[in-house]
Amino acid sequence: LLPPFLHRNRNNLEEFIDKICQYVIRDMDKYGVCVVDKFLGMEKGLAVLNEVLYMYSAGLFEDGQLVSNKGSTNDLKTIRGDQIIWLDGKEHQCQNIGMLISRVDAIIMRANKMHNNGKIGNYTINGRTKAMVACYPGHGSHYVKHVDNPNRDGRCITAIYYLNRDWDIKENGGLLRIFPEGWRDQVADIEPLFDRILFFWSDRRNPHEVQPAYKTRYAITLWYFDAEERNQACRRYQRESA
Ligand SMILES: Cn1c(O)c(C(=O)NCC(=O)O)c(=O)c2ccccc21
Ligand SMILES: [Mn+2]
Repeated sequence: LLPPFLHRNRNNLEEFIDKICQYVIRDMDKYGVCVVDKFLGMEKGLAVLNEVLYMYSAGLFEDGQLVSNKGSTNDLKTIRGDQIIWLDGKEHQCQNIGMLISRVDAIIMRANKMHNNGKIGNYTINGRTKAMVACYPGHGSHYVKHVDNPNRDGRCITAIYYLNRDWDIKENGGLLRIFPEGWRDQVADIEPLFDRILFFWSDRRNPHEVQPAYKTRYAITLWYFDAEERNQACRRYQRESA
């Protein structure tokens, strides 16, 4: 038998996951967007950040896409945009990133089970992509307005975990602006704050942009698959490439 305090700890985690899960289901149903702060807590959040910083300093990130930026004198300056690395979380020196991934999986799979006979937002989630760790190197790097999954590739939920301590949006920029469909001219402005996790529907309901960042900006993204949509996308892909 585990000592009582460990039991309490485990129960805390279980209770915590259940509580977050209810919150995610409610907000996704109502708004299609959900923000949870203090997701891992300071200690675990820092452990994840340190693994990302270590990999970044080791030069493991692929070079970001080149984006052209209107300079001050309106000349076209090409700057390095986001730099990314794909991880499954089982790599060496990634056990805390792996822990983050399994925490997000637990929320999504619990929500999948708990919500009207095993569906969240009428999806049956049966898988996800690897984790995409992204770094915006600052000096104006941004991401143009886009939809993550415009053509039914199977991805239904985007989950983004932010790692940026002492982030001052006025100074550092890097705001995520979502333009939820049906919100008329309302927008959802999300600051990429440390230990914050964001969920939103990946399809055309949520066009979004990352505004220019003037300080290094880190995030870890997971995309969850809807079983049906993913199968159809794979079948379509096989036909096309046959
Ligand atoms: C680096 N990066 C992204 O940052 C976002 C994105 O929407 N990010 C939102 C955010 O970081 O708040 C993306 O959607 C994305 C898609 C493909 C490749 C890279 C990508
Ligand atoms: Mn996106």
